[in-house]
Amino acid sequence: QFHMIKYKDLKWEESLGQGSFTRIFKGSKTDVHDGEKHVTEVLLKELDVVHKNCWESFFEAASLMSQISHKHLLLVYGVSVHGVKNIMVQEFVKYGALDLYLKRGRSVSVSWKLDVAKQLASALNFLEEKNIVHGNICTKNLLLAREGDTSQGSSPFVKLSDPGVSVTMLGKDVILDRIPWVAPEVLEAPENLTMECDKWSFGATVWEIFNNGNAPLRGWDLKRKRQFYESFQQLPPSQWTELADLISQCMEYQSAFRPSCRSIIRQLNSLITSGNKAMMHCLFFVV
Ligand SMILES: Nc1cnc(-c2cc(N)nc3[nH]ccc23)cn1
Repeated sequence: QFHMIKYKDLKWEESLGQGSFTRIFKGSKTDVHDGEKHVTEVLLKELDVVHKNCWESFFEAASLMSQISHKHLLLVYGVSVHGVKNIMVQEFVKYGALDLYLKRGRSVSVSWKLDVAKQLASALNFLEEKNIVHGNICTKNLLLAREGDTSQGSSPFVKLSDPGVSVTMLGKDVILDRIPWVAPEVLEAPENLTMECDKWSFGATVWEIFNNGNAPLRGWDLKRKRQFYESFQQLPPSQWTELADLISQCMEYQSAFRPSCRSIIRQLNSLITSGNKAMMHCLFFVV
């Protein structure tokens, strides 16, 4: 279910960091069809050799993303296996991961943030319709394809990246470190990964977006993070009560009570409307 890419058709360029059991590089792939040579800019995601036993899960994650196509899902061109090296070849998304983009202090407007949240919600809704669980929703896996410039009225465009090695393959500490993105029920039993878990992670991701990429519970050690769930704590609520309500509905400890994707999108639409109204009143008042 994968397009196999020849190792010799790949070129590695600069290193761009790492994920769980993976290293990522900018690169290019060369295809020849109808006698023409095409060079495409790609993202090369290499599975660490020490974790090559996770290669099925590594490719399973990517194949999940390449079985379906949606404008807000990252495109996976294929995989390349070369000796002990397992490489996933993905589309290169210009502005990279949203957490780094927001941390770089880009001041973005409320409507920019709501637009990004809505795009993520529509990707989640699509996955829910296909009965596909992502399992690793966070701003690190939300890639910015277009910056958008609210003064020029152009809006941002994001793509959800692959989930990487499944949470079921990761050690307990790696799962603990994913608090508060990982749903509480997954901590008890990782095979409990369901669509409801993605809604919990969505809540934590929206919290990140509205906190300019500052990670929630940043710097907390694993013991404190575990206690956060054991005492059913919530993230610090936004002053915007309707936004805080949406986040706390998604981060509901009882998974069955989390809202449907349709409800999430409906609530985001009303935040967008009330956000615009508030802006109009402001402008009107100033004028
Ligand atoms: N599928 C992907 C994933 N990440 C990127 C990316 C782009 C960029 N400009 N800086 C980066 N820094 C880290 C990752 C990254 C691109 N495409």
